[in-house]
Amino acid sequence: MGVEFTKEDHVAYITLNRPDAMNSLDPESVTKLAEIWSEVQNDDDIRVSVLTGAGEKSFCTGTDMKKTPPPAECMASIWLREGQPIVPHMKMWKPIICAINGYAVGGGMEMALACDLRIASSNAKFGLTEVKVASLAGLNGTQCMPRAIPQAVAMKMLLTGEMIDAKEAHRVGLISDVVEPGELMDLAKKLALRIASNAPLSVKAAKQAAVMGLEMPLEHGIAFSHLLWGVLRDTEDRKEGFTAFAEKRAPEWKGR
Ligand SMILES: CC(C)(COP(=O)(O)OP(=O)(O)OC[C@H]1O[C@@H](n2cnc3c(N)ncnc32)[C@H](O)[C@@H]1OP(=O)(O)O)[C@@H](O)C(=O)NCCC(=O)NCCSC(=O)/C(=C/c1ccccc1)CC(=O)O
Repeated sequence: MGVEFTKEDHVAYITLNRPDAMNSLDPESVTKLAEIWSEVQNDDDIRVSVLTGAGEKSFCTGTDMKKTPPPAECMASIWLREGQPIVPHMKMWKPIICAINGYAVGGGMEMALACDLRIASSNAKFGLTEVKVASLAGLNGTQCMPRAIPQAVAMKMLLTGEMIDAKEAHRVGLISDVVEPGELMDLAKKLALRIASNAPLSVKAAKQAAVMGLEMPLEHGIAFSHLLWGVLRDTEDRKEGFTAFAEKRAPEWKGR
């Protein structure tokens, strides 16, 4: 199967599973991913996701350039009907952790950029290589890379199409952690469980405030986050969080 999906302890695990093709995205995988992200978004039992690739060589190398047929429809009709593929489906306030287990290239790099946390194995490599195949990092790469890392490094990546290794990616802040390949999923799970143990509405609000706030002047961002705090103030979970603290017990979240 092109994409595997399991869930456990409020965590969704999504694995791109075409290691022989470097987990590149063939049309079936793109469709499957869209279905999975929709399920993640609508399933209240899921609080956080881990996106990774099968094997130890590649997270994802973007579009499967051998299996993707020429478009059947012009871009305008697709765009005006449903927007871009892949990344909009990842637009949700539940956090997504990307566990980058090898190459994160082209659309694979762009999916990683659409995630909230990026962790990688020491053999990972990162690149927006689309210019090498006469295309463009048109999902989000041209916009998100310069926002994620220093502009000079982002421009070098975008214009040369060259890759950087995990050490450099860590140095420039593209990823938060680098571990040995065998330790990657343990770290992803640990982080996911840590997030899932927090109050689900608070986690979503923190992401919303941070992501939307990035596009606002500071004062507006602070006002917006204060409003979000107000939205959370009267939730059952906030009462439960304070009570559990006072009673020295673990809280039981209801997500309301
Ligand atoms: C990543 C590599 C440098 C690895 O090289 P290596 O030598 O280690 O391994 P290979 O022998 O090259 O790969 C093994 C096997 O996998 C096949 N493979 C790898 N990547 C792809 C791919 N993207 N599509 C199809 N097949 C792939 C490879 O052919 C081998 O198969 P075999 O010969 O054994 O049958 C190297 O693999 C590499 O450079 N890969 C290509 C990376 C790349 O250029 N990615 C960009 C693709 S374009 C894209 O992602 C776009 C995204 C997008 C943008 C906007 C909107 C939608 C999508 C642009 C677009 O679609 O236009």
